[in-house]
Amino acid sequence: MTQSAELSPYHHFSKAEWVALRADEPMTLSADDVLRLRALSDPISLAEAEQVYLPLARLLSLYVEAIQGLHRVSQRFLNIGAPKVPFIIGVAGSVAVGKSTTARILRALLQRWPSSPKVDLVTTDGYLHPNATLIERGLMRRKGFPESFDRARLVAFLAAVKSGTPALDVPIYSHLVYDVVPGEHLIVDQPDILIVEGLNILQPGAPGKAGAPILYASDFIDFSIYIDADPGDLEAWYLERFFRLRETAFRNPDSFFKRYADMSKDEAGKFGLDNWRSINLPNLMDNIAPTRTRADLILKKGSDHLVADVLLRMV
Ligand SMILES: Nc1ncnc2c1ncn2[C@@H]1O[C@H](COP(=O)(O)OP(=O)(O)O)[C@@H](O)[C@H]1O
Ligand SMILES: CC(C)(COP(=O)(O)O)[C@@H](O)C(=O)NCCC(=O)O
Repeated sequence: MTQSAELSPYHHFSKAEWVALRADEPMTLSADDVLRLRALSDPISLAEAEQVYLPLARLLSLYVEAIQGLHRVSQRFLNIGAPKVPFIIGVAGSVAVGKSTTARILRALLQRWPSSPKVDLVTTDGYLHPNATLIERGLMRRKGFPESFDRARLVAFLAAVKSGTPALDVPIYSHLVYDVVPGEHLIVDQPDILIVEGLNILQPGAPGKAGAPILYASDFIDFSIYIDADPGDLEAWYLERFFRLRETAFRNPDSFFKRYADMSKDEAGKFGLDNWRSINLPNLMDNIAPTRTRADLILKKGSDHLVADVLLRMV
């Protein structure tokens, strides 16, 4: 374990040092579970899940215990019985970095703790403005940028979960139709743990009316994870996934990207690269990467998609 740089709040762990921190955290996933949970084009294996996510699950169990202890102490001090306060974990990072795999693997591991906690998972893409609004505001080529989300609604949801509100509706986004699905939602009902995954969760909320405070989604997050990778690797992973989707999801007649399945590979590839370079890369550089140092934990991936370094915030 080394201090990563002078004055850095992070401790740096090599992969080998991080793996050793698993201690006696049991492996409750099988190779089949990992295959089922991983996202398209993510080559995560059972060994990687064990090496990276078991030490993380152990760390999280200690955090959950400590935070619950803190709530008990506050309740005793105030002499009140308050509703159950969920522990919220945030997973941030670029498009195509593998946030969804991390979130799903973590969810499966935490659900299998001996206390069988109720673990819900929400992706922030449901809080994108619908395409009709994005078109009206000239934002269709800014999907994923801060202004493309209804940030006030996302923060209001997190505040409501934290205050123990039952049966909250969460909007759903479909990658297939490339839009929020009208009338469909997921219900989040007082989970013990909530995992929130999205590229925007460490960004500030939208400024409200003049003089109103700007709320951060991260104000409601107990532990945040930023998945990091070099932009060159991310471009390669995005394109690799784009070509896989061209062979699969884009062939669906309902796919927003169906036109890419109908063109030649070279022609479609030009559009894929343009989507990366004119939307997702500028968003990464301007709005996502600058939030990395707000995370409690940074998982840095190498070009083989495997986590090579771990940085844990100590202060
Ligand atoms: N056009 C698409 N059609 C179908 N699925 C998609 C499309 N784009 C992304 N996905 C899937 O959506 C999920 C989220 O992708 P993304 O936002 O890039 O985050 P990440 O790669 O970090 O999980 C992934 O499982 C990805 O495979
Ligand atoms: C839906 C997304 C903005 C990701 O949002 P998130 O789930 O991280 O909140 C992204 O996957 C996306 O569709 N970006 C638009 C550019 C593109 O088509 O690649």
